[in-house]
Amino acid sequence: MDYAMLPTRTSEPPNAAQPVLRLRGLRTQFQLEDGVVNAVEEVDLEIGRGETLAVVGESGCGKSVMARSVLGLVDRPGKIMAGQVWVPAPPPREPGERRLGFRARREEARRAKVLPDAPPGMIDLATAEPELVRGVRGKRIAMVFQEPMTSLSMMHTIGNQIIEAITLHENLTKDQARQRAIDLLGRVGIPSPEQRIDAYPFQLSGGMRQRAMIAMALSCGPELLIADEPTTALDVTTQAQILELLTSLQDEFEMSIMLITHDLGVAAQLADRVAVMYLGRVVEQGELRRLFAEPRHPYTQALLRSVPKLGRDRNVRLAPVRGIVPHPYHRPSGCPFHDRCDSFIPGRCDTAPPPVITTDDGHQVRCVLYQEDSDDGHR
Ligand SMILES: Nc1ncnc2c1ncn2[C@@H]1O[C@H](COP(=O)(O)OP(=O)(O)OP(=O)(O)O)[C@@H](O)[C@H]1O
Repeated sequence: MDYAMLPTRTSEPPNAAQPVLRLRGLRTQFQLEDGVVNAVEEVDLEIGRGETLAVVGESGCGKSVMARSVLGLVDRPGKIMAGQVWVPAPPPREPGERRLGFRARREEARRAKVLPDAPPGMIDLATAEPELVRGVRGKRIAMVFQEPMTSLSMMHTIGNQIIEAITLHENLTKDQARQRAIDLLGRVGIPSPEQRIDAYPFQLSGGMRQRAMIAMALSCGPELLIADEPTTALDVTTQAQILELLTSLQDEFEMSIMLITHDLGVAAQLADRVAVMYLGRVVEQGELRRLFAEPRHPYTQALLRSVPKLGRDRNVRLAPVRGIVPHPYHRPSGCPFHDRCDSFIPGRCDTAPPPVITTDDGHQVRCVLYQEDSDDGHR
């Protein structure tokens, strides 16, 4: 295998401590005929270099819309209404690399100089020119989905699709791109990649298609891989293989991962940190072990009670989270979880949104139960 052919970062990170993604106050809405769906509300998140952040929560809590908002891929009529999506500014272009248009360059320069609240060396994708966003999407931040056919076309061989992804962002000849595609397919565990490169997606099993999609996502050596329920559609054995693959590729490519999952077991296997979402908001986030050992938000506690634990007495019944996620048009006032919460305080939890309480170790929880413990609650 020719290692020189594999994707490499185009630049050293300007600052190793700089996150690969920082969301601030992100709000994404769907304005529909019958009402407004606040799919993502005031989300603050950060992913460090090489870190895996799992975003968990029940169906409809806004995980996918949040992830898609990062890359400007929200389905219409969804729209980012507020907030910033900070990513490291692209490195200076290399000779021969596809150039940005005049408007995008002007915009880049304007942002680099003018935005007073911009973290140093970062740009806001939420307001960047579409051309700049396209330059980041696929190359620096890549996304894989639950259903590979979301990204793979039935009409083209997997090889041609990976080659196109490579040549869109990098100045390689078709032969070089093909060689890289073969290397990548081998890396993700596809046997006989020299032959399989010419297969159409429908000629591959579900697990192999998922591997091919991961190969395509890795084709330009992204800094951040967003994986939206990447194993949900797969059988348990293939699921385990894909998770193992993601872990080994993360080490090899030194990339960060945002893993969207409703499966706390999957989060436990892969994540360094976990963010728990409920009705569009992050209600708790912190380091994996801490969050699993000492969940603070009543929603996190309820989620964890609903999953089996190794060694737990077989006679102990698992308790599903009480009630159901409310209809998006009928969001409860105050804390959106109050009508399902065992610790509900009438007159308090149903009046104002709870503040974010941050502890010394950076653990955050949005719940009034912890308000007295801390003087540094905000919002
Ligand atoms: N295209 C759309 N049009 C209207 N509403 C949408 C659209 N896509 C998502 N939503 C709404 O946005 C909210 C968040 O959905 P989202 O798909 O992000 O949830 P999720 O946590 O990822 O759940 P799942 O795992 O089921 O995808 C939901 O209320 C959903 O109905």
